[in-house]
Amino acid sequence: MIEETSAGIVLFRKEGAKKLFLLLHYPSGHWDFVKGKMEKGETIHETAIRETKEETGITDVKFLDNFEEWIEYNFQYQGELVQKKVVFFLAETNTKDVEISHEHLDYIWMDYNTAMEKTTFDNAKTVLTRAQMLLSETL
Ligand SMILES: Nc1ncnc2c1ncn2[C@@H]1O[C@H](COP(=O)(O)OP(=O)(O)OP(=O)(O)OP(=O)(O)OC[C@H]2O[C@@H](n3cnc4c(N)ncnc43)[C@H](O)[C@@H]2O)[C@@H](O)[C@H]1O
Repeated sequence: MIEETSAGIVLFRKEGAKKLFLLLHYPSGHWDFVKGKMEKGETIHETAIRETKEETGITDVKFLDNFEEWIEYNFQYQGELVQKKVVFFLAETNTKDVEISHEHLDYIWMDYNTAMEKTTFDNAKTVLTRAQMLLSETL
């Protein structure tokens, strides 16, 4: 059994009165937020920032306080069970143009309701809803 931890960001940008969230199309078929595995010596924030840069080219990320959501899931990788934990932060960017890496198929900026439909997994939908609630309270 493999245990791994990833960190990612529910990344949003403002467009007029709207807030748009970034989703990536993963090669295994699902749509999810930017994230990736922790490397040795990194903090979870450092992982989230590095993965965001690597997977989207975005470097201007402003974290919001009081948002740290953990999810867990299992899957098979090369015949082994992987127990995975992922932490998501919430951050704003002013960058619209995304340069996806070879690790993803596509990206899209969507408002909350459309992103809720597009996001594949229920645990990610829960994270998105918590993000939206915090944004409604603070912005
Ligand atoms: N254990 C391992 N050891 C070494 N290399 C590895 C490895 N696992 C993957 N890799 C490789 O590492 C690279 C990716 O590295 P990273 O880019 O660093 O990793 P990641 O985004 O955290 O995850 P990844 O894309 O692997 O998988 P995900 O959890 O989204 O999706 C994985 C599975 O979980 C499912 N899943 C994803 N999100 C889920 C969720 N929220 N709930 C339930 N299931 C979910 C997906 O459908 C999919 O089947 C890829 O090249 C990959 O081939």
